[in-house]
Amino acid sequence: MNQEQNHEQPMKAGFVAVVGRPNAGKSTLLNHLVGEKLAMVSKKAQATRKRMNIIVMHDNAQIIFVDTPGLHEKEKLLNKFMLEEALKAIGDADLILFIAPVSDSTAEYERFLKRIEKKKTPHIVVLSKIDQASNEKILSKIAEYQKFQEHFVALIPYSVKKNIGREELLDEIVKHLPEHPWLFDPEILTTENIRDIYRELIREALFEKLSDEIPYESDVVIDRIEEEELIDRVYATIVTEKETQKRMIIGNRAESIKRVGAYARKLMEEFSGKKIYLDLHVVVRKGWSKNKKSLEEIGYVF
Ligand SMILES: Nc1nc2c(ncn2[C@@H]2O[C@H](COP(=O)(O)OP(=O)(O)OP(=O)(O)O)[C@@H](O)[C@H]2O)c(=O)[nH]1
Repeated sequence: MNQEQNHEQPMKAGFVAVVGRPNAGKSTLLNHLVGEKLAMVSKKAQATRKRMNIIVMHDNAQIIFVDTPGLHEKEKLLNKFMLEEALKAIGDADLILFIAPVSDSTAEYERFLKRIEKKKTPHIVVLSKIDQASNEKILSKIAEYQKFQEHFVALIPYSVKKNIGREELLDEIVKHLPEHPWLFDPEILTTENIRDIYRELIREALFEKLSDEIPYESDVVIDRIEEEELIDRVYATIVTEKETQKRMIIGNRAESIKRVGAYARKLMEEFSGKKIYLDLHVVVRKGWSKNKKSLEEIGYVF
């Protein structure tokens, strides 16, 4: 992270919303831009539930990414909440990144254009996962998007796997941010966000280690963190809908919860560079995903 202010360039700061269908590669892209493991990456759709601000310093700009879930509608309150969050992020943002996997048709993008018709917010199309396509295919996809070129400010081919597009994308983002003093002190960025980050990492471990056994209705609450120089002690609770889910998470002779805990600790240690003591509990709270109040209690901000 470049934390030195360069006095020749104007200071910039702004909000960037990242949107795209579930599994488009939004979290993976954010992790790649940050260079550290911050956003949650999961093979499961809709894993990114809550907005989380991720800050990247580039040149003299402070880019604040708002991690948003996929743009789509479902009946459950949790999903309704996710959609509202995505739209809210667009409203607040100075710039939008639309993540378009190279294998997708332009249909999703056309729907996105309809949604943002009245807003003046500029957007960049990021053609993601280009390592999965031939050069020919990439070029023909770019040609398809050219039809919409009066709408976007740039189209950038990207691959996290082959490390393509990072600098181009960051440079392009900075061009579209307003001149503004930094909104966060770079020195305190990570410590302020540590609670959210640990929570995301435990959630990532849940999705990763329990694969399909565990539905999206569970979530993680950080009860307490005791920070010391060499060790962080983290006390967290996994909230589930049903007794059966709780039993699945704990597993036979607590094997599943141990796997989740061990993996979460590994991710947290990688991130913090400290030893982690993790105390993980599972509780049942019936109907929480339908219950707004309970959502608020466990940390969602409406
Ligand atoms: N080959 C390849 N796979 C990628 C790339 N970027 C992301 N993926 C894969 O695409 C899948 C989805 O990535 P995520 O980052 O979880 O997608 P997302 O858009 O955040 O998904 P939601 O949280 O469900 O909205 C994962 O299996 C990633 O490993 C890439 O550049 N190349």
